[in-house]
Amino acid sequence: MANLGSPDAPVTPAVRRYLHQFLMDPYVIQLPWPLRKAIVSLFVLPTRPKASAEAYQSVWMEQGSPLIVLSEKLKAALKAKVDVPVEMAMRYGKPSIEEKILTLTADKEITELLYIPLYPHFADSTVTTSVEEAKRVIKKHRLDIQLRTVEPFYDNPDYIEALVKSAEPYLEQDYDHIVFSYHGLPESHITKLDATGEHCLKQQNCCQLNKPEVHKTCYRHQVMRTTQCFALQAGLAENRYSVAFQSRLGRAKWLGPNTEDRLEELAQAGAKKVLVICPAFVTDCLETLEEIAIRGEEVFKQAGGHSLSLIPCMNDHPAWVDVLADWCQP
Ligand SMILES: C=CC1=C(C)c2cc3[nH]c(cc4nc(cc5[nH]c(cc1n2)c(C)c5CCC(=O)O)C(CCC(=O)O)=C4C)c(C)c3C=C
Ligand SMILES: [Fe+2]
Repeated sequence: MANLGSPDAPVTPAVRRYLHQFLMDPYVIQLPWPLRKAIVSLFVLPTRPKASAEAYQSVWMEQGSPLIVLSEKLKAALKAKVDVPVEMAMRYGKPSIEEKILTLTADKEITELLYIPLYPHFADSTVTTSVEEAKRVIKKHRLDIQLRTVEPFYDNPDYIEALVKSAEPYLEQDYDHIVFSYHGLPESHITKLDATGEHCLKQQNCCQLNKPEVHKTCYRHQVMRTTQCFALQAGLAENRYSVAFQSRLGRAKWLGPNTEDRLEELAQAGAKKVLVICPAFVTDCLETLEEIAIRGEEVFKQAGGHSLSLIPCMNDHPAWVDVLADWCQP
């Protein structure tokens, strides 16, 4: 399994190293190298590492970054269920994809690698970069193994069922509204993958149209489908949920509406208790525990709301571990 990764420690130098590796990835900031380097060096690295380090400090666990600790717990739970070797790697920071592929393939009997990028929805900045890194490692070390990659699973019925099951204790509570808050993406990351050049984000309802060839790489379509499948499975009434996008960076045009704006609007419209679920992440991380549960709650309360509850990610929920174990079947 491959997840995103975190800094080694919640301190400015470690966060700077992490952000440098992350943001210099051409799949993440999709600009030519000189421009990317200039933006990262001049606009991001001078200030963001300190602010991000403080944010990490507010959620850091005794054993480390929540994303790493919870990913390791997921690995341990899956290991206990299947009789094949299991490893958890990180695209940025440690343990690297290279380290973990080499650990697994040190056993010469291994001929096939099942690779699970831990992202339900397709994006070049998450799925493609993880898969390309695995391919690079296999080529570099001339490994004689077959790579079998699990495709984005945004509407896989077993995944949806596990997601709903993991959210059930929260759905049973009293609430006014649920916000499905997905990690944002610059709109250009989506439109550049639309080979027709005339579909994605060119009309209001593009994500609802039957266009499987473009929707295979359309993050927005896929998050809308996850929401729709979840709502259907959980029996949510249409006026009780909405979709928003969090974690913007820089000046590009990002997908909207913005989660904080949506929370403000809901409070101003009289919502007192909101739930927020973040299905773009399978493990809790900085973006859920700090951006939503801490800062999002502040925004909601300042606008007149009473409480915001973050629905935890699936993490090592048994229903999710069962789904992964099923995918591990040859
Ligand atoms: C151009 C910048 C970014 C894109 C595009 C992007 C896409 C993207 N990211 C995730 C998942 C995660 N991102 C996380 C943190 C994070 N993301 C960005 C920037 C982009 N992400 C930054 C700069 C950071 C670092 C923290 C910060 O300074 O704000 C995390 C959390 C990592 C952790 O350690 O907990 C996750 C997870 C997805 C799914 C995605 C595209 C859909
Ligand atoms: Fe991100």
